[in-house]
Amino acid sequence: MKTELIEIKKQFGTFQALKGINLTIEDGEFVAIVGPSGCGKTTLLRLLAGFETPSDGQILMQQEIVASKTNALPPEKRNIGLVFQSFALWPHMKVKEQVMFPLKHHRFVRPELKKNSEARVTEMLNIVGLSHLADRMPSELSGGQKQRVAIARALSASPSLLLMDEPLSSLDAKLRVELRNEIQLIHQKIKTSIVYVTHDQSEALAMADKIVVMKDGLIEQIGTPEEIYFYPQTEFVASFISKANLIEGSWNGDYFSPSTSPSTRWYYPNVADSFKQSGVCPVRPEQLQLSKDSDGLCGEVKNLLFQGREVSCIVNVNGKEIHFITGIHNSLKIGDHVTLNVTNL
Ligand SMILES: Nc1ncnc2c1ncn2[C@@H]1O[C@H](COP(=O)(O)OP(=O)(O)OP(=O)(O)O)[C@@H](O)[C@H]1O
Repeated sequence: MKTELIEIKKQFGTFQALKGINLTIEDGEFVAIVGPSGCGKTTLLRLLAGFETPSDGQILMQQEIVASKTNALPPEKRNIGLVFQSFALWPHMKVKEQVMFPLKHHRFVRPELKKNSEARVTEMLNIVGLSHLADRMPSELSGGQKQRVAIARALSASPSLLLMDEPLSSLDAKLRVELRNEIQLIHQKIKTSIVYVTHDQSEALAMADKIVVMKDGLIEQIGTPEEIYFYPQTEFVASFISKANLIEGSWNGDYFSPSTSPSTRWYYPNVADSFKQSGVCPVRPEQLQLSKDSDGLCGEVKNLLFQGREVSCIVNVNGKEIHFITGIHNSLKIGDHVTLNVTNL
């Protein structure tokens, strides 16, 4: 189902949580919404679900207006599935009953799904790998298993749009990666449109077809994971998504010279105009390399964080912290004086 948000605004008293959001979620698309705490991600999801009414603007689903400031369809009249951070399973229902519930009670269930509801429950439990736990109660499940049930339940009635709000954030790191893969596989199989809110940029980069970066109630940038990562349009996106170092200096065409080392010239093509205008180069930690040249960013190693395959280093360059990644074979020590340059781009 195609969903469109047109100039959506949301006011809570005097506070404007959303300031004019324009976004299209194409049929079958996986859209991740990322941004710092309080930027309006959950509010946007709640508007899509029908738990909130916009103060202005329109939401269209299949070209029909489902929400405007004067009228909004309630959640049960929208063909959507929901998965939240907390598992929100009904404590008195077995796993298979949780997954059956939408098939019995949702108004959009296709007749063939309703007719073969037992088979549909089995299919969904298979997809999330829980067939062997169909008769368990929620209290007898681990966190990861509960969230799988919540996903199976949200998808059993085959909604046209699945809304997920930080669905993996209460799970440990290993389970998060495991379920992330599963959600991707389910999406490939089922092809429902998904809007997925997350704090975790790596989750968004790994899973989404399209990433929406929000800040202060507005969209900063919309793009594919590659576009957002390699071609950030603003300083905010560069530092939020790829933890880029925002190095000050001057541009000459596609060449950049850091202000702490004007004789250095880095070839840095395809950077957004906004960086050229503000005299900033967004350099990601993995683009910087230790260099034997006298030119470059010169500074003192302040901290070293061993991360298994690599070491994450912080260098003080003229009072500013610069982050870079180096191999574990580089026997750097805190206090070493180093020179850094941008590597091949
Ligand atoms: N019902 C409400 N009444 C008043 N203010 C609200 C209400 N709901 C949200 N807000 C405010 O709107 C802003 C956006 O909130 P929202 O929950 O959408 O942010 P978020 O990006 O999802 O944040 P987080 O990542 O911390 O969950 C916040 O400043 C929040 O305090």
